[in-house]
Amino acid sequence: MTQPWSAPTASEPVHATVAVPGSKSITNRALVLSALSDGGGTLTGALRSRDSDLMVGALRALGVPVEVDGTGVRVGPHQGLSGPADVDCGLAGTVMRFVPPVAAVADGDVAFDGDPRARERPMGTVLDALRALGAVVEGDTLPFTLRGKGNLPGGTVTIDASASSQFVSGLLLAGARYDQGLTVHHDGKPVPSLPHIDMTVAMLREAGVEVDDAEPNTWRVAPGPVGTRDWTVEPDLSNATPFLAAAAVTGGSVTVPDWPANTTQPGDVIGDIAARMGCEVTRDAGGLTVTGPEQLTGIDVDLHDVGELTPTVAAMAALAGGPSVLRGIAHLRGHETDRLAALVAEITGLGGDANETEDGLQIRPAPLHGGTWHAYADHRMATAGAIVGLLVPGVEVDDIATTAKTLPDFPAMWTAMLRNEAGGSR
Ligand SMILES: O=C(O)C1=C[C@@H](OP(=O)(O)O)[C@@H](O)[C@H](O)C1
Ligand SMILES: C=C(OP(=O)(O)O)C(=O)O
Repeated sequence: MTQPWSAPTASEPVHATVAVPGSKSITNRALVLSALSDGGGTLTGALRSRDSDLMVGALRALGVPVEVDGTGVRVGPHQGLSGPADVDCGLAGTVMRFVPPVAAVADGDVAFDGDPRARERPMGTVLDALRALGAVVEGDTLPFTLRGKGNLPGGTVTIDASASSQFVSGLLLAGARYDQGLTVHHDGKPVPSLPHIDMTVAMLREAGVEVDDAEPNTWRVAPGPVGTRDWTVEPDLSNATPFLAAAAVTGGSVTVPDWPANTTQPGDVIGDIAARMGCEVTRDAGGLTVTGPEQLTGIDVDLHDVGELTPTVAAMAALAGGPSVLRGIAHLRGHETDRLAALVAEITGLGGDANETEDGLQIRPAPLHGGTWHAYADHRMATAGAIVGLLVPGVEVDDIATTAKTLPDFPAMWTAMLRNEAGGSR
């Protein structure tokens, strides 16, 4: 357990430019695709964080040479994936859901484990799918072992991906390396985080893999090689959201440079959300700028596609002048922590007014006071506490170090932002 972190209050509106490091989701997909390519690949602007380090560790464990130099990564060619290997997933959804479909074509046993909370995150769908496609798997949650034979027949599988889009993404990323390729049908309540599946499909196509996603809830990946590429990683737009929220809640102005004009990252939606809450939002060559109003308004918003943004939006809502309803996010109960329960506990713990609904949160304006904001080993809960602390004196985040999951420099970047120094580095 780290020392409690006294969240700095903003004595005046925050004005800053904050460059954020590379996207977790793009970095970990680019690493997987490079490992599946006969010629390897390179990444520029890669994220360096616990989740990306765990992905690098997983691929190395499978025999893939990976050299990391700052934000540059070189994945070397190799003679095939092999076990025996131990893979530590930490708490990374992208590692626990993307690597097993890769390990299914490794030769040898691959044992997976992770943090205590990771053992509770939903995994059965991926493991059952791999079994249906011909793999031998022991276990249904972490820890589990895949007994790889060097190839997988592949074919068609029907899954219920309503708990996580990562079930679909993980299978699709590796599907081209299965003997018959792969067809995934989803049957169940709507799949969350569809932009993340669009990201997977787009990156597969960039790597020369044929993917057919014309039919809703069905994805077909043709068997074949994965191309060797140089991947340039966009800034992580979800990690940008706490900094933009700092402008929104203090009536200041924050710019995130290098904001992509077109992107599959769900974080892009923060512009629309901030605008609906009363901010002025501009996009130009300088990046995306959010300028906050005197007082944010509440919002009624469906975050099903962009659930990752919920802790930031909930923090903004807790500081808004009117009530908010956040919908479509029941699946957040299976994230790093049960995010719906955690947000209600922390907001009400500071005197706020919030409750869970079946599929989300209701948050009403109420005066907040200082106190401990628990992070629950969840990077986005920790950053949500930092946002609240800007306006509420005496907020202490119990474990700010957990931001290292995707943004190890968060505390320094936050302080630099408040001092109006150029924060972050790419
Ligand atoms: O594929 C990805 O990179 C991700 C997909 C989403 O997962 P869920 O569909 O489980 O929400 C998202 O929340 C997560 O942070 C990253
Ligand atoms: C849900 C998240 O992460 P993971 O990739 O571990 O699922 C997240 O980063 O908000």
